[in-house]
Formats: sequence, structure tokens, C-alpha cells
Amino acid sequence: MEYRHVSISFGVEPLVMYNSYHYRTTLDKVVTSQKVVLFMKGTKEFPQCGFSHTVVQILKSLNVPFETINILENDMLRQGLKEYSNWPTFPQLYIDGEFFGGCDITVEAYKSGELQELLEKILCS
Ligand SMILES: N[C@@H](CCC(=O)N[C@@H](CS)C(=O)NCC(=O)O)C(=O)O
Ligand code: FES
Repeated sequence: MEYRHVSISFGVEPLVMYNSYHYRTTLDKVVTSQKVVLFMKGTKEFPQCGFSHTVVQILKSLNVPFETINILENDMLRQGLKEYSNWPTFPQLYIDGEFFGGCDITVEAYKSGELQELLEKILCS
């Protein structure tokens, strides 16, 4: 799939993806730009879907710094991310540059304490 002029509002400079190779390297940069990055529907302040809202609430309750990207603003990004993460839905949580999971996985990991453990390890290193 070709991605032309897909621009993500992220940080100061919008990131532009010109083609499928470029979108992959661009997304590599996005997911490693912060220890915790959440691709979601809506924003941290105003989630637009219950699944995204749940993950935001978990991250807020754990008091960890995290970046969110609203995939509803960009349909090419929305479709491209499904391919990039090999995951068909949102939210998509990245921790330390690695895809961690969607809502169900995050809820389970939160309940078991695995999420807290991983975040402590990542954020204290
Ligand atoms: N079981 C999923 C729930 C998330 C989900 O089903 N998301 C749907 C509805 S919000 C989705 O992203 N569909 C694809 C799309 O909207 O592009 C999870 O654990 O994350
Ligand atoms: S937007 Fe309808 S379930 Fe997420």
C-alpha cells in the first residue's frame, strides 16, 4: 500500500509519510519517541470510544507519562497502523517501542500487575 503525504500531528513538526517504506520508519520514530505511546480514538482529554477511554484511565491511574495520537484524524494512519502493528483495532499501546496490546490485553495485564511491573522496569531504566 502506498501512503502519500500522511501527516501526523506529533510534537512540533508534523511527521509526513510519503510511501510505505517511509511510513514504517516514521512510525518507528513515533513509537520510540516516548516510553509509552497510545494510538487511540480521540484524545487523552476527550477519548471518543470506551476501549480507548479504558486504557487512558489505566495509564492515568498509574501516573505514567504517555503520549497519545488520535487516529480518527487521519484515515491513512488508521489503516497503516493496523499493518504496522499487525493488529486490527484501536487502541494500540506501545511500551518502550514495542507493541504491547489493545484494550483487553492492557486490562488483563493491569489486573495481574504485569503492566505495573513492566512500566516500573521501563521507566526506571
Ligand atoms: N477487543 C479490542 C477492542 C477494541 C476494538 O474492538 N476496536 C474497534 C472499535 S473502536 C476498532 O478499532 N475497529 C477498527 C477501526 O475502527 O478502525 C481490544 O482489546 O482492544
Ligand atoms: S468507536 Fe465504536 S466501539 Fe469504538
